[in-house]
Amino acid sequence: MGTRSSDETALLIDRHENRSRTAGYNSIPGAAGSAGMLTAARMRRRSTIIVDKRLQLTWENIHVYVDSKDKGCCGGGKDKTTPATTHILRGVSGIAKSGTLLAIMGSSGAGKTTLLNTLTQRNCSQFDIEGAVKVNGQPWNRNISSMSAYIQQNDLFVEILTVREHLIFQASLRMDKHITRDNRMELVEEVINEMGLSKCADTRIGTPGRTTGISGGERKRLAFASELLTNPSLMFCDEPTSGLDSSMTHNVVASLKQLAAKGRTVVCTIHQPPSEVFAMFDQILLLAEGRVAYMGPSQNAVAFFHSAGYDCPKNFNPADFYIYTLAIQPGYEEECKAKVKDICDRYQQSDHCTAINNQLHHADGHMGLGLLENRSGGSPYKASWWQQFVALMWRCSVNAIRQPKIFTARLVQALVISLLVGLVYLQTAYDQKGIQDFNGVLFVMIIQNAMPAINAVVQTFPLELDIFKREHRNGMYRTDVYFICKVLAEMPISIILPLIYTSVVYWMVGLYPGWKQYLIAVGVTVLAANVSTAFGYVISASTSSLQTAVTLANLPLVPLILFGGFFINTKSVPVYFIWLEYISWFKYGNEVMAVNQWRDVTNITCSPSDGACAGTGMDVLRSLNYSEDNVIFDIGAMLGLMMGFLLLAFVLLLIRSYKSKS
Ligand SMILES: Nc1ncnc2c1ncn2[C@@H]1O[C@H](COP(=O)(O)OP(=O)(O)OP(=O)(O)O)[C@@H](O)[C@H]1O
Repeated sequence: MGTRSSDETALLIDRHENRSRTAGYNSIPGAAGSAGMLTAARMRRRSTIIVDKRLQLTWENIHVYVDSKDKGCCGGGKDKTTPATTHILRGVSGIAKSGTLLAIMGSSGAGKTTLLNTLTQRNCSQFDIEGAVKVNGQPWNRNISSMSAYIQQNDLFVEILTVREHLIFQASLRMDKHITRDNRMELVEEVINEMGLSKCADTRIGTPGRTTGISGGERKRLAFASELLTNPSLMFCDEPTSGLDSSMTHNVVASLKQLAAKGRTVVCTIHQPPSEVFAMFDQILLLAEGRVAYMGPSQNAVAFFHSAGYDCPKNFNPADFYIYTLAIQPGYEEECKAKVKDICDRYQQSDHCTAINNQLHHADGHMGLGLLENRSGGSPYKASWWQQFVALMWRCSVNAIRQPKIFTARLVQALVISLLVGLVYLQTAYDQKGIQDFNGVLFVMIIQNAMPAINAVVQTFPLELDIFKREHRNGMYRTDVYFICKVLAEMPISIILPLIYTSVVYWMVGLYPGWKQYLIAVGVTVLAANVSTAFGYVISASTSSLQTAVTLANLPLVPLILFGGFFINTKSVPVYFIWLEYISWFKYGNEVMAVNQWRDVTNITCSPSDGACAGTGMDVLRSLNYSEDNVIFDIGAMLGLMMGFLLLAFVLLLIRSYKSKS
């Protein structure tokens, strides 16, 4: 991408503004009206994003071990002599300078990802690491983390947002509190230009293979753009071109090259790039069997391999040649390993290696690139609690509003089922047969509002867990803000649907004809639905698997419904199951509904053929072992269960967020 003139940039921004207004993106709280305040003059001030601080990354004599017997255990592999310990990286040293693009290459299993994880200090909990990683001569610290960006192989986006909306969301949470709204918007537009995303700025991101959206290359550039908002000095990209065709690969690497040209240090891993892409790398690091086979300028690698006795054939892609030469071919393991050892040994004695070692020793003198402040403590979040809340509520609402089919389906379900139930129990008579029917419909009302409520949320966290963990780890928002927003966004639906359902059933069936009783019935079904939703969140937060969540959701419901007071009289519950009664919100809801229905019924028809009759509503309540004295306790218990379930779900989510940081 060439650099646009400032006038061109200003023109582009003007176009963005017009389009944005029609697309409605500036309805985002905190973004409202700000795009409209941009002026071409202001845009002329900055046409490119220049990096604030130049950083030089060095790593020296890195050894990485993993305990193969206990891969999940932190700090495993203490005894390096046992065969159970795998030695993944063996004395890897190197340097990445500001303004350069370094590609880490090697065949599969060479150790590229392990090196990148070691350099970024991520996903290393199961590794035992030796050696030093430094930035401008200083050990990695939180301050350096905040100046670096790690673009992982799998892009994670909220598919329903447009490119511009995604960036505005990122800008509102990843930039310092003191940056004004106008400046954030300005930077978003600038980043869109810089990453060549103008064409698709108002296109929904989508999900490949599921919903239409932007292309694979645009997704990758959007991932870069998201990181660019924090103007990182150090950028790491894991396989940025995987799954892309050669033209998109070229495009993406050109973007990386451009980012480096602005003074950043860019390090990426890459698999067999086409030759014209390979030529774009300033430096390459070839890894083989966990050792360095070559590190230096990409154009000097051919000469090094020639000196080692391996000539790259003419018209052959040099990248393919290096990977092929350093690969361990099945069936020829011993020969290949000997060849790799020979090349790595030669590299260690080469001028390239000596030059790097010399630079590493000078790097401790900070290379004139400035000392880094080592700030510790303070909040890891750039945005305030309220800013996080507003941005997340906005995203949750957009998600819900742009997927009206989901709400419509739930509405239709509620209407159809309520009409069906209404017809089955239509205008039930207040006689001895009607008692069972009334009691049945009261229990059905609780259950039928509970089931959809649980099913609606049970997939919430497994579906969003990856994106939540990444954004939380990036310091975008706190777990409590995310959780509260999720709960609040679902709440209106958990109120509206039971309200509609109960309204239809109540009057069709002919439940107690009084507005007070009707409103209480609505309140109880709404409360029961919300306890169910909270219970759904507990299941949802307890697993990362969608299928497990769905299976687990229905498992505890059977006993809870069984001891809900309808199928078995509360006095007949076996003593060892009484505890289930106490946590069954179906039981509490059913008791309040029954008291509400029967308390004021003074006459129930009794014919001689009926035998023993319940003459009043109070008789019915006595036969069910229900008492109106329990109503306050029942409502309190349901509220308590709801709060308890929400708290438990939050704690489970908190544990997941802590685990993701380790
Ligand atoms: N947690 C682990 N436990 C045991 N072995 C591991 C672990 N992580 C990585 N390895 C091994 O270390 C070696 C290097 O893995 P790494 O993922 O870094 O390779 P890579 O070069 O990135 O491969 P690819 O290109 O296929 O992703 C591989 O042999 C791998 O099996």
